Amino acid sequence: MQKLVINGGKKLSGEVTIGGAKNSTVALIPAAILSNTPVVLDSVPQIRDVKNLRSILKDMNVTSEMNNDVLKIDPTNIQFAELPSGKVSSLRASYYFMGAMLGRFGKAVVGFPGGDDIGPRPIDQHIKGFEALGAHVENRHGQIIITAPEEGLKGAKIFLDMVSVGATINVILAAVKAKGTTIIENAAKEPEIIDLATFLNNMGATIRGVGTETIRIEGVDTLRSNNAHTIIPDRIEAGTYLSLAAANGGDILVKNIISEHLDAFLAKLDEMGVNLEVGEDSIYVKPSPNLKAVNIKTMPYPGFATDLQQPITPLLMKASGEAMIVDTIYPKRVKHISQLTKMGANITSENDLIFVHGGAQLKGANVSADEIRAGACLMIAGLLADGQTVIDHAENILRGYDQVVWKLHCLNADVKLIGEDDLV
Ligand SMILES: CC(=O)N[C@H]1[C@@H](OP(=O)(O)OP(=O)(O)OC[C@H]2O[C@@H](n3ccc(=O)[nH]c3=O)[C@H](O)[C@@H]2O)O[C@H](CO)[C@@H](O)[C@@H]1O
Ligand SMILES: C=C(OP(=O)(O)O)C(=O)O
Repeated sequence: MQKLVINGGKKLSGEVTIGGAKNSTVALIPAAILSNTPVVLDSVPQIRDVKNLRSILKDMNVTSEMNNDVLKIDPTNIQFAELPSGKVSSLRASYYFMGAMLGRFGKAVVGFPGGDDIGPRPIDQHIKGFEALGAHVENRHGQIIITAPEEGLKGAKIFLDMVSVGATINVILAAVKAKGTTIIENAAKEPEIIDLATFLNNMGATIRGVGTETIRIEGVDTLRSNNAHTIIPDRIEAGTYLSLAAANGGDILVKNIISEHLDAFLAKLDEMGVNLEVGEDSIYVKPSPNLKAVNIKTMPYPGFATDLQQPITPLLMKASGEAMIVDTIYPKRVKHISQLTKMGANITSENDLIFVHGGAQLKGANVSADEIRAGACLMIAGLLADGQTVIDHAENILRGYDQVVWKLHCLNADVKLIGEDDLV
């Protein structure tokens, strides 16, 4: 277990640069096995999810090498391997090996994915998609065994019952080399899906309509990578630092941002009265003394991201009045509430509604980061609180926050990680 020790209450200032998007990266790494040539990814975040995915690649005889933020993946000597639970359960995105292995080998044996404990996370739509393409899917004691027919996968029309990032990506990965045309209706529109499609299209795939609710894929025989792919900036990491900056009240510049990806989030900051200067690829947060409470409802992109409802909570605690949060994607995503209460926050949850009351002065406490964004929320709260906060299970934060201790030091924060491991 890792602990993040924070001596809070300091005014922060300076610059922080956002890394590549975790949710793109964790799809791009499995997607790399579809290539017949080595793949180079640029702007790769140094996070535990990347480390774990690289370890899974190794089990398939796929080599990878990381130098700073450049990751080279060589799948030319790939061998089929079963991926039982264990490593696979260390993260959610291991489920992308289902679609990618199906595309590469016509079969996949993958344990049930792990990831954040944020309520039920079924994968029925992924399975429905694979079956529509002709695959046979069996759940044998938690191992998902997926087999394409002898003649290979065949394009099909798939209507997703709900908007799902994971199912949309998994169907793309399986369909990109299937015979004929696949149409995904009610597809998710997240920027990370566009990033993945850009990567695949540059390797010879034909994927159209990504970013709309209808995606059309014409299957191709081979994919070959010719140039490095630069991963888009992480909009959730950006939102986390913007929330910290606004709540702390210091002068902070957040660099490497695509502000359009944060439209719903920035609209809420604006409504709250946060003083922002939005530049071409950066946002400067100025002191904002009179913050107002706002209500938040999380929705699929381009709505307010569920992954930002916890990171914005400490900022809501700085506003006057009561804010209400409804997380329509993960209504049970409330692991931060009991921990914030230990720090003196006035926050409650009832019937899947979260009520945040402004005005309480936070005090340092011993808390636990039971999932990534709960951890990010507690990290911000710890930086705002008087005294020392110790966050247990900080490994959940490191799962998706690139070089977080170093970045916080750049802002002059007093933080220390106990039990550091090598993420590269
Ligand atoms: C690695 C990654 O990119 N993770 C993101 C991805 O997770 P993930 O891809 O797992 O989330 P989905 O978009 O699939 O989930 C959206 C909703 O659909 C439900 N659902 C989904 C699939 C399915 O087969 N059946 C089903 O019922 C889920 O329980 C959830 O309520 O999108 C989430 C929603 O924006 C984000 O919080 C995660 O950070
Ligand atoms: C829920 C998240 O991640 P994952 O889907 O990888 O568990 C997240 O990034 O907030």
